[in-house]
Amino acid sequence: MSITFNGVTVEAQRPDGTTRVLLADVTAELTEHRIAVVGPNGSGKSTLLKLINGLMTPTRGSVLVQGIDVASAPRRVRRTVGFIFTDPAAQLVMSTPVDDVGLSLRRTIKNRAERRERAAALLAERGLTHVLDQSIHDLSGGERQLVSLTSVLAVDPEIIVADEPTTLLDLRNRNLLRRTFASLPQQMIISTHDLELAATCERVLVVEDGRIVDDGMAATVLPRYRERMA
Ligand SMILES: Nc1ncnc2c1ncn2[C@@H]1O[C@H](COP(=O)(O)OP(=O)(O)OP(=O)(O)O)[C@@H](O)[C@H]1O
Repeated sequence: MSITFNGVTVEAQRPDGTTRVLLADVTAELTEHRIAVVGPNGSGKSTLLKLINGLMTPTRGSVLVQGIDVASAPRRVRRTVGFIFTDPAAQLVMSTPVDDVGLSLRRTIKNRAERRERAAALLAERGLTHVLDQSIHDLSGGERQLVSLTSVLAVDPEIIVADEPTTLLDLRNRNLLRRTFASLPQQMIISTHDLELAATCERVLVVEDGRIVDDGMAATVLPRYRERMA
């Protein structure tokens, strides 16, 4: 598994025509199984993550996923990289869990009944049998995030990018999601303010003002980050 940032700069135009730098010349090779990205609000964490599956593109430099330039093959990369948003409502498009997971399976299973059966089995693996046909709106935040994860996993991604996935969850659901993430075989890049989640990762990147200002093992970087933010 490898994600490479080669001198990546992302700029955005302000309404007054001036340029704002969201990421400045970021170079990094991400090969670890679990990588957390931490940093203050507005530091550039989401921007960094969105570059990995082409939701944003670099103004300069390049991002490679398994050696493939995201800008030149965005559809292929999106099949490799699953993206989990902070608010699952942003990605749940169908009205029930079984239909939402079924939608993800549409490419691989053409038969409707078979698709439903497979979607139900995947939801059961996540302990969601009791909500198969419940309205998405009536699910708890934790259940919604797990349905969202099930839909992403249904297309069998090699890498999962999660943008503050536990921010909206209570402590019990945070713990549940942490345990679920820990059990997944995919490489994961997780931006988070949840330092307990960051502590479960092998490597932590600290982003500030669009730059990586610290990078290393969680046990080394997180105490320094807590001090920085104090
Ligand atoms: N498309 C855009 N155009 C202009 N500015 C943007 C755009 N996207 C993000 N920004 C700005 O870039 C900065 C970095 O945003 P980003 O979402 O990457 O931060 P973040 O570290 O994820 O923050 P948070 O922890 O609050 O989610 C923010 O100030 C944001 O307002």
